[in-house]
Amino acid sequence: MAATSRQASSVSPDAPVPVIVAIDGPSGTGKSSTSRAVAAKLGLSYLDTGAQYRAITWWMLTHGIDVDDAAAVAAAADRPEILSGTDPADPTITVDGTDASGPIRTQEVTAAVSAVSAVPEVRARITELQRAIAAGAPTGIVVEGRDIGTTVLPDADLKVFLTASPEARAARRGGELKGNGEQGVDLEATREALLRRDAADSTRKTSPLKKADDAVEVDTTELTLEQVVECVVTLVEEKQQAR
Ligand SMILES: Nc1ncnc2c1ncn2[C@@H]1O[C@H](COP(=O)(O)OP(=O)(O)OP(=O)(O)O)[C@@H](O)[C@H]1O
Ligand SMILES: Nc1ccn([C@@H]2O[C@H](COP(=O)(O)O)[C@@H](O)[C@H]2O)c(=O)n1
Repeated sequence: MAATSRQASSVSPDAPVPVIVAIDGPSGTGKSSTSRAVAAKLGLSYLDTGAQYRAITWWMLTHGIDVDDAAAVAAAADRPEILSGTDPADPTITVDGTDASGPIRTQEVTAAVSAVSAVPEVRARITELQRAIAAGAPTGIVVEGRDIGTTVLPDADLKVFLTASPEARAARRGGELKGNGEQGVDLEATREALLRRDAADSTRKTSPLKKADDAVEVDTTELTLEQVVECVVTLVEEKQQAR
């Protein structure tokens, strides 16, 4: 896959070879924040694949599809048009031409997304979009999600698997919710919700959340976001120098 990306996006024989970075991990480990910052620092595109699964879930919910009916979800999987903007300074997501960046972050979507993303027809559709976006990224791309290193871009130049303790993840998510004006955030309930989503995402049959054998695992529990970003930037630069 990465080889196809390089051929498709090379503009001249002297142009730098695009670099493909896959960042996976459970919820709240810092994938989005890290990936955006790394992409911005290195002049790469950025793709939030969770946003795509959230977008198709939002479309199902707003079109009256029962998200627990896998056959109904599968039958509708091709219907929404999902477009992702990959500028790390301003990532966007639209569904049928409508900005979906707000609605995809609601609790209703978060509660339904694991069921929708477990449907093989949904994964096939979204994986195809992801590969096309990666292939078209002129300088390369940082793609973050759950199955990027294992399934979507198995030939990525660098694979990183971020982890953090459930307590650290709940505290981070809780801080984010408070920052968004939510009152009375319950950290224990937040922790349980994260772990429930991880369990669903890790145990589905098709393309579960999993560390690729050749991924570098980074435990972010005791690291600041800046330290994680620096660590990943260094890993990318080492790969580029080794070429
Ligand atoms: N190393 C870190 N230290 C402290 N806070 C962090 C760190 N990394 C990320 N955060 C904060 O944790 C929260 C969750 O981060 P982020 O959304 O990047 O995680 P994620 O892995 O993409 O989550 P999800 O999979 O649920 O989308 C954000 O508020 C972010 O600012
Ligand atoms: N590669 C991926 C990315 C995400 N998912 C599913 O989407 C959910 C939301 O992801 P966030 O990163 O926005 O929290 C996630 O819980 C998975 O169900 C996926 O399956 N594969």
